[in-house]
Amino acid sequence: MESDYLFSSLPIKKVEGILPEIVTDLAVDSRAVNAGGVFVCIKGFTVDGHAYVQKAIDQGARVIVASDTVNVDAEKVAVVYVEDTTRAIALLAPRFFNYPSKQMTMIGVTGTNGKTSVSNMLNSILQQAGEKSAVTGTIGFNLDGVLYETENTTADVLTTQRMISEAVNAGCTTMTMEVSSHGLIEGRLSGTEFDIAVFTNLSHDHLDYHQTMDNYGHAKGLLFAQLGQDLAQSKFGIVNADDSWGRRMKEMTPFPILTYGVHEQADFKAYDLNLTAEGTSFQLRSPVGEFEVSMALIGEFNVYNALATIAALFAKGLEMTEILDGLAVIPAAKGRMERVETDLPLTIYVDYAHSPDAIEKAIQAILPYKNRESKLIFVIGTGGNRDRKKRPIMAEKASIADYVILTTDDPRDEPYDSILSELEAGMKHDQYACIGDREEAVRHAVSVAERGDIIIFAGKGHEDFQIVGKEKLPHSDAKIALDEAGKKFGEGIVEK
Ligand SMILES: CC(=O)N[C@H]1[C@@H](OP(=O)(O)OP(=O)(O)OC[C@H]2O[C@@H](n3ccc(=O)[nH]c3=O)[C@H](O)[C@@H]2O)O[C@H](CO)[C@@H](O)[C@@H]1O[C@H](C)C(=O)N[C@@H](C)C(=O)N[C@H](CCC(=O)O)C(=O)O
Repeated sequence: MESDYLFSSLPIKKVEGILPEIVTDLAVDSRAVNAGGVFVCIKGFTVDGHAYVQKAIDQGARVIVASDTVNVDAEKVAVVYVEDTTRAIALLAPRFFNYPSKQMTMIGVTGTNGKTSVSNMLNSILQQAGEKSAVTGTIGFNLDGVLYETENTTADVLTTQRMISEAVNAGCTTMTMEVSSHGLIEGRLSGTEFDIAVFTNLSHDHLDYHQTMDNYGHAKGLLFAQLGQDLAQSKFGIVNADDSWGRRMKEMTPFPILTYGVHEQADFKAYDLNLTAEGTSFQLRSPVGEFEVSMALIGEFNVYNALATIAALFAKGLEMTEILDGLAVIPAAKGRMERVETDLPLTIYVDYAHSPDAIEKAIQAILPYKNRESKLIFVIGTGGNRDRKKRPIMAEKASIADYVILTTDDPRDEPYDSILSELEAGMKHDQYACIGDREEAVRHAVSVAERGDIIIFAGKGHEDFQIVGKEKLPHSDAKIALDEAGKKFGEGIVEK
């Protein structure tokens, strides 16, 4: 790209050295710099990108964008000084990729729970309806059936723009993105123009970062409200009318809104819910008539996810028959109340629930199918060095289960004891064990299970790793559980 055009998007303080006519690439990580590229020094939470300028130059950087003084050979490398490099990358990235979000229908999904499920439902139905579409979020970036790993639910602004651009180049006409409150606050969605914004719900999570629920709710609201020039701006809002923050979003939003719900008055309202272990059906009242909806997904929370999906696709212009036919054949999203298929005499689910509300919903979804003789065993883990206030509330919600195992998900640098004692404070009965090591905790869950019992492993969902200290170690709840159960029940395991 011509550097004059690229840098004209920036409020520049001064330029040292001579800018090349063309720049080949843009990077915020010195390790990802390509020859002839631009390296933008970001002051992060843990390190300052200005410390990596020499590394970036060694990798071939031709231009450095900095806010602090950097010493370079002005003959070879130009430095563009700006006040704020985080704002600079937010302006440069969409321009470098030619504002790709304008070239597709963009759907953003935010809320504490349901983001991944709704995003994947949207993508799956769009594809069923013959549309080329991509999705990105906690599970990764899914383009053309290939899943690329991503570090965050909502990636940094540069990665986000690169993904959208790749989707455009691959011929996608719609892209769905999971939008986290961190992503909104940190400007990772800068330059992304949404056509449809979906809000699922708000409950206690991430308060280490946002401090108060009010801040957290307002962060989510950034997807909905036109609060600033470079914030994501959506043209059609979909909100959960049964959630008090959903109703507030509606008030804050200058865009047309469609509501959905089960209890409150809503444009898309589900009634006569029939929740079984095999699937779910309900009656739907919509702006275009009454419909019968059935799907293989279980639990009331999936009724809400389905309603959000139906409303968003209706807003996009799909026919109701296309939407409902697509919904009928959707499998559970990876790691979201995903039943681990085996021939063992146990029912095992893995779920990503790591907030009090999600834990309650996961348990409530299963309770109706548990017979009186069997136990519900629930394994909950919480991350180290993260929101500590939610820990006792998570354990309190988990206490609905007959037997609870308190453990860690990603302990990071925090000692097991400190995590476990804060969880333990919320337990409402004494049928529980505290086991910091997650593999041991998973094995213990199986060891106390008897034929017919149900075990839910919460906290890791689809993830196949654990962050212990600074290391990312391989870990799979499902694999460990099947291994232990195979030994215990001595039967052949069929992992389908
Ligand atoms: C607190 C937070 O949001 N941190 C995010 C932030 O990291 P950071 O500011 O610490 O970055 P840093 O490591 O200090 O690096 C600063 C700069 O130096 C550069 N660098 C660094 C090393 C090097 O060798 N060379 C180099 O150039 C880095 O590329 C970066 O540009 O920027 C990084 C890059 O975008 C993110 O990956 C990182 O998310 C961390 C991993 C994280 O855990 N974030 C969580 C809190 C988060 O964002 N979660 C949400 C919510 C999920 C949900 O809803 O459940 C999410 O969207 O995932």
